[in-house]
Amino acid sequence: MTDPFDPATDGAQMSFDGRMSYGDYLRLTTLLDAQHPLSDAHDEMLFIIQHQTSELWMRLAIHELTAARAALQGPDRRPAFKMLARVARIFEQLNSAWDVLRTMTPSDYTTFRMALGQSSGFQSHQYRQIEFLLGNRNPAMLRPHAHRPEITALLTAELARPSLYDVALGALNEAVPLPDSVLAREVARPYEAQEAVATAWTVVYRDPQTHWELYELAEKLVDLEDYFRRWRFNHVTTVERVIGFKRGTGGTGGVSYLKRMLEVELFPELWHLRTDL
Ligand code: HEM
Ligand SMILES: N[C@@H](CC(=O)c1ccccc1NC=O)C(=O)O
Repeated sequence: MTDPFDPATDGAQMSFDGRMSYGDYLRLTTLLDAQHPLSDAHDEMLFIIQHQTSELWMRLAIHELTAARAALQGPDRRPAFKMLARVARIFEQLNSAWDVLRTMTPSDYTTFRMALGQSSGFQSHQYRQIEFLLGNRNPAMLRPHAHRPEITALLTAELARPSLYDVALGALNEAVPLPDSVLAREVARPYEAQEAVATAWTVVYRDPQTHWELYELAEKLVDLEDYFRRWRFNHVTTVERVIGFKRGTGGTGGVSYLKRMLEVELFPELWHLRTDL
C-alpha cells in the first residue's frame, strides 16, 4: 500500500495560524452563518440559498452598472462596454438559476410558504436599485423601505442621479443633438419614450460606421434588456408553476402583477426604432 498523496510535498501551504486563508478572505463564517430556515421543510434551504445567491449577483450587477454609468459620463466610454456585457452575463447566470428552483413543486413550497409571512422579493432593495439604475423609476417602490432609513436614503439618492439610459442619451446628444425635454428631464420621474430620441438612435443605426461607439452602446443596452426580460419571464413562469394565481405574500395580485411588469420597457426607443429601419 502506498501512502496517500501529501499535497505539502508539492508545496501546498498547510498551516494558517496567523495567515489569511481562503475562508478569512471570503468571510465564509459570516456568509455561511446566514441560512436560517424558519420551518422544518426540506426545500426551505434551497429557497434561502437561491435568493441569497441572487442577491450576491445583484450586488455585483450594481457595482458594474454604477461603474459603467460613471464611465459613460467620462472622456473614455470604452470600459463601460465591458461592464455592460458582464451585467448581461450576470442576468444569464440568474436566468439559469431558475432551473434549480423549478425542482421545487407546489407541494414542497406550501410546506413553508406560511413561514414567509408578508416578506417577498417585492421588497428586495437591490432589485429596486438595479431598476432605478437602469431607468425604471417609480418612487412608489420606496415605500416598503420606509422603516429602513439607510435603504430609503440609498434608493432616494439613486433616483436623484441620471439613470444609465439618461447618460446614454447624454452620449447620443453629442453626436445627434436632442431637445431639452430629454436632456433636462426630471431624472427621478419614470422615463417616457420620445420621438426625438427614436429619430436620433435611428441616425446611429442607419450609419453604424460613422457612429460606431454609440451603435455598440445601444446594442449593449438592448442585450442587457433582453436578458433582463428573460429574467422577468422566468420569474413569472416559475411563480405560476409554484403558486398558480394565488395573491403574493407581498400583497400584490401575484402573477397578474408580474405579467404587468413584463410590459416595462427600459430603453423603449431602442426597441421601437427597429420597425422603421
Ligand atoms: C417559488 C419561488 C418564487 C415565488 C412563488 C415568487 C413569487 C413572487 C410574487 C407573487 C411576487 C409579486 C409580489 C408579491 O405580492 O409577493 C414576486 C415579486 C418579486 N420576486 Fe419573487 N417569487 C419566487 C422566487 C423569486 C426569486 C428566486 C427571486 C430572486 C431574487 C425573486 C425576486 C422577486 C422580485 C425582485 C420581485 C419584485 C418584482 C417587481 O416588483 O417587478 N423571486 N415574487
Ligand atoms: N412572493 C412569494 C414569496 C416569495 O417568493 C419570497 C418570500 C420571501 C423572500 C423572497 C421571496 N421571493 C420572491 O418573491 C409568494 O407569494 O409565495
